[in-house]
Amino acid sequence: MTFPDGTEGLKDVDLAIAPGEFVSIVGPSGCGKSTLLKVASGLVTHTGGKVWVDRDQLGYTFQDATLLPWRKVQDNVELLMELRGFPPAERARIAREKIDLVGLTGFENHYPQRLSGGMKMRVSLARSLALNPAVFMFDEPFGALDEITRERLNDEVIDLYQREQFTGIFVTHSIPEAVYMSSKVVVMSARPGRIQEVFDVPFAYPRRPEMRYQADFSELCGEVSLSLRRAIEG
Ligand SMILES: Nc1ncnc2c1ncn2[C@@H]1O[C@H](COP(=O)(O)OP(=O)(O)OP(=O)(O)O)[C@@H](O)[C@H]1O
Repeated sequence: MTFPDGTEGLKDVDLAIAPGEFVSIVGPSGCGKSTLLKVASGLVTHTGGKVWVDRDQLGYTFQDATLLPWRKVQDNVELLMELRGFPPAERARIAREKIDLVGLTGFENHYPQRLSGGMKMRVSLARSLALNPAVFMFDEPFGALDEITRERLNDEVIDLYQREQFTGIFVTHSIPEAVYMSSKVVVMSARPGRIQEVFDVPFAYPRRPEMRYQADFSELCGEVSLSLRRAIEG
């Protein structure tokens, strides 16, 4: 991916993600993680190479929740279905179901400004879940949240992943978050982003919070961290 001003965003990226995997992507700041998601999702058109992604049912959450402030929670969750032409009764029913799934039942009539950061992210997740994504891309969705909220949302996303059985691609700056959530962790090199190393995460789902304090978890985090350090140092 080369941008119009000549900046090389990605180069020689070779990555296969199988259906049902949950893959996290870590890498130095500015290495092209968001660009990789944008290329994969079709938000930007790549300038070379080939991309195969089933985009029929694609979910995407961004670094901030991107809610419409003048719409209540229910109406924000209905937005994508509205754009796709779902009949009103059906989209209202699906929205209620997904609001329940993310634990926000009772907040349907609240406007975003009355919600905490974590609740806004849950609304954003519910909005994407409404379209039953087969592939769900997350661009560092919890970076702005406090640690406890972030860890709780990690558990909730993993719970959703297991229930809804989507393929997850999750960009994060946090190595423990990447290892905790994923079946694979991909380390990218500094820009132009390449795939530096792929780690298989051997722990079974569902993941349990205690896992974060186990020796084998810390060991794997250490290995990913060293790889990231090599990526930064070039
Ligand atoms: N439209 C654009 N035109 C030119 N350069 C761009 C454009 N979009 C992104 N870039 C550059 O491409 C590189 C990769 O950007 P990207 O946002 O994908 O990085 P990232 O790894 O997600 O960063 P971060 O971890 O800081 O969020 C950066 O150096 C960025 O400045």
